[in-house]
Amino acid sequence: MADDSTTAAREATAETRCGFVALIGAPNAGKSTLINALVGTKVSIVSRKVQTTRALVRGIAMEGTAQIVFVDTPGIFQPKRRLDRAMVTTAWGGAGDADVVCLLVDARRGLDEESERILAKLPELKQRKILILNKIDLVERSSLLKLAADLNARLAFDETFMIAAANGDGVPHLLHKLAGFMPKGPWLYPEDQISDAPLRMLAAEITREKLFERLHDELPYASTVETDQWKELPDGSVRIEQTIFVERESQRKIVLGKAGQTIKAIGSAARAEIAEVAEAKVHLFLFVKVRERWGDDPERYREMGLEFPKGR
Ligand SMILES: Nc1nc2c(ncn2[C@@H]2O[C@H](COP(=O)(O)OP(=O)(O)OP(=O)(O)O)[C@@H](O)[C@H]2O)c(=O)[nH]1
Repeated sequence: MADDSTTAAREATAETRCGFVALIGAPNAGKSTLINALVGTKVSIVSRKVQTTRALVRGIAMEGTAQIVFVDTPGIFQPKRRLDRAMVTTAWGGAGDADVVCLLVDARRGLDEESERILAKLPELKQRKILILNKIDLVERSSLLKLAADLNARLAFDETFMIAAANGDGVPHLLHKLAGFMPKGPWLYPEDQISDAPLRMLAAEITREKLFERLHDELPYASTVETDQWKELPDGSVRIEQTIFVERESQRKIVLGKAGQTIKAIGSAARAEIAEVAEAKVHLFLFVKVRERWGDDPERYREMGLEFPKGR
């Protein structure tokens, strides 16, 4: 049996793998449940906000020497504004950049409209494509096999998995196979930061949501929030610093409000919700900064991991 030191030595010499998995599926297919099952505890709470979140990383799983980063592909909504267009470009771009693309289908629902739309687009992507039939606890084996055959007739998937994300059936096998598909390379996230990365993004998104709930008529859509600091304190609470970026001084005044009342209200609403998802007491510090016309600055999009929508 290996003792700790030989285990550590083996890990240090073992080749690490790291890659991205784009998980695509109609609403309610079970993406959140699956990410929960694959990733485990803390990171998975990100999934609760899936409909509003713009954070692209949904969870990070570790399996052996592999780090698997699950990226979100936001719904293919009709994009009007530049930031929305960037999101959609990035949604498919994100899938395009991923090492593996997984289509998750609710086995009981079968092929619904949303899955149809996704299926029609999938051939454009060059990567390994995996079909995951979920909720197999709800269907007869015969109809499951028929669905798998029908879908594979529409598109030749590289692999088909049948799972029940809710009870974990088939999930370890899926995780193991996904790990094997990851390219060799260093981990993108240090192991001790894994749980924070999506939370930081989620916390920023929550504050952004509160900002727009209050000021949607007065603020340009391009205003953003970034989490600058996420620090767990010895008493178990978390100190979070965020910056709200607006484009003009006049907007900064609106966000602050009279005697700072607006920002205070936004902060307390955001703090309550962040505390809920972080499952910890939260100290939230908000700053408002003017960053002129950042909405048209390609560099900002890159920093957010978004693609600048050219010429549209
Ligand atoms: N019976 C059964 N139910 C499941 C399974 N996986 C997920 N569900 C349920 O399906 C519903 C939708 O699951 P979610 O994980 O929220 O689906 P989602 O795809 O993330 O949905 P959005 O967040 O809307 O995109 C929930 O009520 C889950 O409990 C499964 O394996 N079996």
